[in-house]
Amino acid sequence: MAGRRVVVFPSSAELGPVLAQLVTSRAEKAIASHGRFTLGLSGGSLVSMLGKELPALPDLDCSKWVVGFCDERLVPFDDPESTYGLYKGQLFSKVNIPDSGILTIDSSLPVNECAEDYTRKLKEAFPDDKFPVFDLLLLGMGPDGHTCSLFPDHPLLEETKKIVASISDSPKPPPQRVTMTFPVVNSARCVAFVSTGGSKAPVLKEVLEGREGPAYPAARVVPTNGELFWLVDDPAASSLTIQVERLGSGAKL
Ligand SMILES: O=C(O)[C@H](O)[C@@H](O)[C@H](O)[C@H](O)COP(=O)(O)O
Repeated sequence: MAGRRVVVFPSSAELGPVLAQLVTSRAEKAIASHGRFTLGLSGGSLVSMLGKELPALPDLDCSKWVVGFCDERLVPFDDPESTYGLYKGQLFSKVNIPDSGILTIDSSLPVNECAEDYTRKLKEAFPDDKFPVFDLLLLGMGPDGHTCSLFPDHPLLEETKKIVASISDSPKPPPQRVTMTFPVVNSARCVAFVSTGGSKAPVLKEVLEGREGPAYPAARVVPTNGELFWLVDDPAASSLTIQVERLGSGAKL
């Protein structure tokens, strides 16, 4: 790992612009080095944050972006629970990512076939990689320490071969989902968690500072050769005792 950076902002108002800067700087670097920018998105509060910050950037050009989903809920795209549906309304409709560059699940399939179909789409998009190497993955963390749809104590945490797995017993509804596996997450060139709000404080402390008992899924995100950022706000960071960086909205990562 290139080193973990824990960066604390007064609130999500200051965090948002820095997240957008991280996205565009890694996009620029990726396009200069290999002609495209591969980005993995997660749901939760990231949707509205990215939907607010990215379209507001002057001269944002997403024509060379390829976007996938770190996890997705198996519901139709017009269901309010669909992560793709939320991004379509709040981000994809406002920026110029080509439709062919948005890798979605086929929500009409049964969950196992849906995972196989999404695996095939990722393999096609990353033909040279054993596990797809995304330029940037944006992750959230639930108050139970889950990330993607990798939940505490679930057998999927031990998956070592599959790129994408199905889950039909998600403790957080909806129960049927597909998720990238740890081998994919930890192959990324850069991973950034965004975690805000006081409800995250106890779990964030255990994820970043260690705990007795099995590590939370979010703590198992340790990119083998990539960067790892934890972008958090003051309420989420309120229980931390480790050293952190404190930045404001103009910072560059
Ligand atoms: O699929 C889901 O049920 C959500 O997307 C979930 O995994 C979310 O990403 C985390 O709970 C973090 O949520 P916040 O970003 O709102 O903190």
